[in-house]
Amino acid sequence: MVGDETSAEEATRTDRATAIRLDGVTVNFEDVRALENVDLRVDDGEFVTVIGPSGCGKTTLLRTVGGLQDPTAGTVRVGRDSPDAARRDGEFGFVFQRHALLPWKSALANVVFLREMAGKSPDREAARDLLGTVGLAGFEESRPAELSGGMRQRVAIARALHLGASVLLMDEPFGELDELTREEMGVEVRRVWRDRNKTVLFVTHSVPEAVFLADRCVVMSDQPGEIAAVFDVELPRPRDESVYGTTAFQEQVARVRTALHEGYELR
Ligand SMILES: Nc1ncnc2c1ncn2[C@@H]1O[C@H](COP(=O)(O)OP(=O)(O)OP(=O)(O)O)[C@@H](O)[C@H]1O
Repeated sequence: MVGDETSAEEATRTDRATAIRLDGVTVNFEDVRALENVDLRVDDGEFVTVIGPSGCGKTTLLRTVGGLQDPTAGTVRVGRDSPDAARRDGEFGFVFQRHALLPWKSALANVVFLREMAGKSPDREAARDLLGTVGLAGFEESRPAELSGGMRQRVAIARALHLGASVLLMDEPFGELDELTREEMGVEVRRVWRDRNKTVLFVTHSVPEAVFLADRCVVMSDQPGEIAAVFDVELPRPRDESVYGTTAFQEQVARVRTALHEGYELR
């Protein structure tokens, strides 16, 4: 049930290199089939969102791309590498719903620490710049407990960027934030993505967020997760909060919502 949007997207696809490619990926956990025969291609520098019902395999998809979960069948490629090799090379920046910052370290020390752990030389000035980029200038020495939820997620994003990762794998990073902060963070993430030319695979439960952020939005069906539809999102670039009020945005949200319901009803 891949919509017309997909054919249009294929027709207009540029010659950009492929950053991530999944072919026939199935993932089983004992008697649970989490993913079924997933084919997906993400271009270098593309922002792709993934939405689907709870338990449909979104996190499993992200973990499989990130080399944290082996597929039961099928292949995954990150550039020319296996996910495992790409992970060891520090190609991925993971940003999860729970930011997992070290509570006893300052924002700056948290950003630097992960890079050190990855065996790369930390650069406090670059880390400071990155905190500025995500809107945290002046909070370098604050500890996580002194920051709001949104600010902590900004630290987590700066930390992923400082790793030098080319691919950001984001799993409901704004899931615990209030709606306005989510929208604000969405604008920030798109700005960082554009300025730093990253490839982003972003999982969310929120249809408006999935549409606002995406170049392409992938809708998954209920368990086992299959790709039910893929939408090219034709909204202005760059985007700011004003997009939420436009008819084009509302129409795109309605299309994704319908696909989501159809994917659910398939089971
Ligand atoms: N390590 C595991 N062992 C066993 N089953 C697992 C494991 N990880 C995931 N599953 C199962 O695989 C299915 C997909 O899980 P996954 O977390 O990928 O879904 P999701 O779409 O991310 O869910 P949610 O939206 O609720 O976060 C679920 O049925 C889940 O219980």
